[in-house]
Amino acid sequence: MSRRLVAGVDSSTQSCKVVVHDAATGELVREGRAPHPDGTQVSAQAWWDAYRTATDGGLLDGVEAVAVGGQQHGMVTLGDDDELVRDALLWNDTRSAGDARDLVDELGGPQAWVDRVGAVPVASFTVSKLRWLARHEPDNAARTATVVLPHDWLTGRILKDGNGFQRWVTDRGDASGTGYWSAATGHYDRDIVRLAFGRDLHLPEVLGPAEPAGRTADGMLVAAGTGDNMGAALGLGLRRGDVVLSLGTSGTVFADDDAATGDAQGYVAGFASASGGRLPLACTLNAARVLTAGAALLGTDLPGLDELALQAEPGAGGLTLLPYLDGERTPNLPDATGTLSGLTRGNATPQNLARAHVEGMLCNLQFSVGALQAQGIPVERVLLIGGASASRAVRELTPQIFDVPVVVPQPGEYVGRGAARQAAWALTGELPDWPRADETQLPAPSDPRAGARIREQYAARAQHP
Ligand SMILES: Nc1ncnc2c1ncn2[C@@H]1O[C@H](COP(=O)(O)OP(=O)(O)O)[C@@H](O)[C@H]1O
Ligand SMILES: O=C(CO)[C@@H](O)[C@H](O)COP(=O)(O)O
Repeated sequence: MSRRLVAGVDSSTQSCKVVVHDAATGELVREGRAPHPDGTQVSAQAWWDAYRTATDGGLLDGVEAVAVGGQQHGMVTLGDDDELVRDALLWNDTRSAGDARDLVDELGGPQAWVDRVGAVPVASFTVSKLRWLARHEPDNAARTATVVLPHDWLTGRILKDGNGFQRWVTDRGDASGTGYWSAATGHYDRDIVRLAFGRDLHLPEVLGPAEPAGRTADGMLVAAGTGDNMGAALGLGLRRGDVVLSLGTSGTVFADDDAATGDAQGYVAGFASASGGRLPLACTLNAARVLTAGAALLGTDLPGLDELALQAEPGAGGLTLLPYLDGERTPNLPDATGTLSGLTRGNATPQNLARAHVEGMLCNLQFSVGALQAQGIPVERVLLIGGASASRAVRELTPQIFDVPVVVPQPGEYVGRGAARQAAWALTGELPDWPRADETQLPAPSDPRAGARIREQYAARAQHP
């Protein structure tokens, strides 16, 4: 019997990656990729162009079902005829920070938001972007009939191309990042939409985990899709006690846990997973690109940065980088910039500067793991994924700074794999039991006390609102 093929798309901040898997075994058959434009506002059309380039040359030949995992939270505004009203504002665009603060106050404070939608909005959330649009671009706001998320738009675009589009849809996972859908009730909170935007909007229908979005004219099933972090959770097949540390454009830490978290401090968002449960998650704006910036500062490349960082002592001779290069979301410091502190004539070396970039980026995320723990999420081991998980320095320093066993799943596109697994679920009606990826456990640090010293040095200088 010939095998059945499914595809998963990771339409994330920097690129579009498409993987084709065997629906029954999960074996990777082939893959394609294409870059996305830089910037924190982007025409959604660029995601379609990248998807077409990534799938060019017959990548989807014989594929029976596809699903899209996409960067969360972005606001895609559509007019009456579904035309794009303006460029999408992405999750890492901080112009709506003041709008988020206003909305928090107007609803009655952080706890009111946790009670209504499971999370306290920051600039990243779609709800804050809605308020920004209503306040700053009234003409575009007036033209906006429908608001969808990046993965919803690409899902609809695939169906439109194949003449199978019926309606805009999303899934629980991505809907939970809007700030106007509650994982607890399973419904949109229309009063919050009206509070943010001044009137109601047409919003995508929220599908269940295995519910298809439609079929293209040539018969390819299109599944609901999800947010990229929810896709990664499905692709990794997480167990209780597993916490993912994803180092892409964003840094995220999350767990697949049924517990309904409620963090009124706003560090952990109570998102939904793609499989019907919950996905408590904390996200930083600064991760892999802190290393790129450090390499540029030192006039080297990423392997060069690793080499230098690994020549320095833990603590970088007292040098600390607060890595808020793009502002920050966790902690919520949207207007912050990076700060290098503790610089002396004695520690001013390229090696210490390189190490401070890696330590600062990781310490910032280690704080988020603490926030997950404070919500009662067990942290027995950390699974390191995302582009910067390839960094030698990251691999050596993560076990030290996080002080828990750290494993690296074999290199792969886990968001795409999770989306493909969802596509197989929609196709066959059953979530396939694909084997977990082989894992490499990273060596424990040779000096077990060094991690605590690095964390203390960082914490003494970090600013938390
Ligand atoms: N060896 C490496 N060391 C450090 N960073 C790396 C390495 N390889 C890739 N990256 C970084 O990973 C990032 C892309 O990761 P990815 O998870 O695909 O991001 P996203 O999903 O946000 O688009 C880029 O910023 C790239 O510089
Ligand atoms: O905003 C979040 C999570 O809440 C980000 O994780 C985005 O979903 C973008 O992800 P990457 O492009 O960095 O994978």
